[in-house]
Amino acid sequence: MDKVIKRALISVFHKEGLQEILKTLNDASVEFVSTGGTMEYIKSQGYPCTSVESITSSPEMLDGRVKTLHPKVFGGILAIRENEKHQEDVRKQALPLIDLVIVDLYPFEETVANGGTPEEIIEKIDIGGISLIRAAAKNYKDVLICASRNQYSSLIGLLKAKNCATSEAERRTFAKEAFAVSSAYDTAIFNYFDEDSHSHLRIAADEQKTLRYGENPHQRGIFFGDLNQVFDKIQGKELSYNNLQDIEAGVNLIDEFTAPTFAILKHGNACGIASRGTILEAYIKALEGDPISAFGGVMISNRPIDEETAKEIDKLFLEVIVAPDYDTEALKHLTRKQNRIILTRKNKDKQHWQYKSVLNGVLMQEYDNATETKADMQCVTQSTPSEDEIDDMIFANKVVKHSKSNAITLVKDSQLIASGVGQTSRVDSLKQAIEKAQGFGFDLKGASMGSDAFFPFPDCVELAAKAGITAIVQPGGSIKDQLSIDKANELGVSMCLTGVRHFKH
Ligand SMILES: NC(=O)c1ncn([C@@H]2O[C@H](COP(=O)(O)O)[C@@H](O)[C@H]2O)c1NC=O
Repeated sequence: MDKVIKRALISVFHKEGLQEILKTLNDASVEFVSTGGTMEYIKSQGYPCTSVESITSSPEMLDGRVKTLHPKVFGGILAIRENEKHQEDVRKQALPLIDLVIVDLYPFEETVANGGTPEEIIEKIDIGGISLIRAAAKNYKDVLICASRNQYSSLIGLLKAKNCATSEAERRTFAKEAFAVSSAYDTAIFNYFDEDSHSHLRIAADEQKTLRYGENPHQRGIFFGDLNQVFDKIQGKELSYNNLQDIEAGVNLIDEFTAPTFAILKHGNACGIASRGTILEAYIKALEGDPISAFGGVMISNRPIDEETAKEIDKLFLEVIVAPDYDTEALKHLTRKQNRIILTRKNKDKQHWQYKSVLNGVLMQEYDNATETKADMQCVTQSTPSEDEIDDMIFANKVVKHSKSNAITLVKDSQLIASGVGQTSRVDSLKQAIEKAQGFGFDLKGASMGSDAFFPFPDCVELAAKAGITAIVQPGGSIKDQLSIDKANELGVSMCLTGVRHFKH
């Protein structure tokens, strides 16, 4: 049977947004009980309100650290209405029964994010509010809990539907949401205290989105997070599980480059990427790298898309395009196909840690943020690379870092001309790359090659030289490095070691 709300305890940090709730409750003759600031607000809206202090006969103290923490308040929330013994206590202690609790907690996370001082942050750990939430949610059979201002609109809908009467099932749903709020709140506090040691893994994501499916249609998939913080979506179908993975790979890759650069990704690997003086030229050269794989790919640019580039892109079937911006004329072309997902990147902040579930646990590691520059290219051969070759080695090394292991990249004139990715042996990756480059008509003479890890044998150097490659960059670190260096010297190839391995699985 529905229960009718007679008394509501309201204690909220953000007062705005309460008006309609107050009016709805007041129209149903609900009595308001409230703490200092919230009570002032309720009265300012023209409604009568009982102070918590008058119920507890105890003043708010310790700068607000203690307001609602009192047996009279918690007894009034936690008493089970159908329990005779509880009701006896209610009568003896004159506990005012509370049927609805509305809380909006101190903004702990925002205070941390806004660079609050340690003292300010500690003071934003809500104690009374979180206790009210837990108590009301525990007693959901009798009490309705609204645990955040984010739930005000659902609350209004519920209150209006039956003139402030609610069913047990409805209260249970709100209780579930309340525990989502309280657990996320405590997780944020824990993560703040645990910032340096990472002694436990606690993740809380308020936003979640059920995806159409997971990696394949027979797998369910959910994304936890808020994409609106990262992109504005201009148009297109829902992002899929695989789109999200490719976008993550693309964003990480494109951020390595400062010159106008365009990349096309498939299954987490770049099938084309190039830097040029304009984004149009960069797109044309990126596509040229592997026009077959580009079909249905994820495209990403580090410059706004102009009309000419959009016209070229429009000729191709693509899943997603991500850019910092789009000219109005460009959008006219790109939006012609309505399924095409068009995203504007609005925030370049990235997470520091990445996670992956394995077996019965979760792996956590820092993102691979090492980017090698010219200073890291230690030449170990008699032949030294030209300036152009050094530029291409740096380019090849950036792309190989973002390609799945074992990975080899072949680059000429700031254009990826082929790669070999995801092979179980490095030599197979190289063979794949050479074959691809030749298949698309590229001349490998003078090309540079990147490898995500060392060469265990000199066979890769031999194959590369035979194909015309003249400069190789690799991390080194094999006990047999010297064999590869000797082979490079013998064949007149220059080789640089970076000392940094870039496996990616
Ligand atoms: N200490 C307490 O007993 C206590 N009870 C409720 N609060 C919080 O105080 C805030 C409302 O205070 P006021 O109505 O005075 O503006 C709410 O964010 C509520 O979560 C408390 N503050 C912190 O714990």
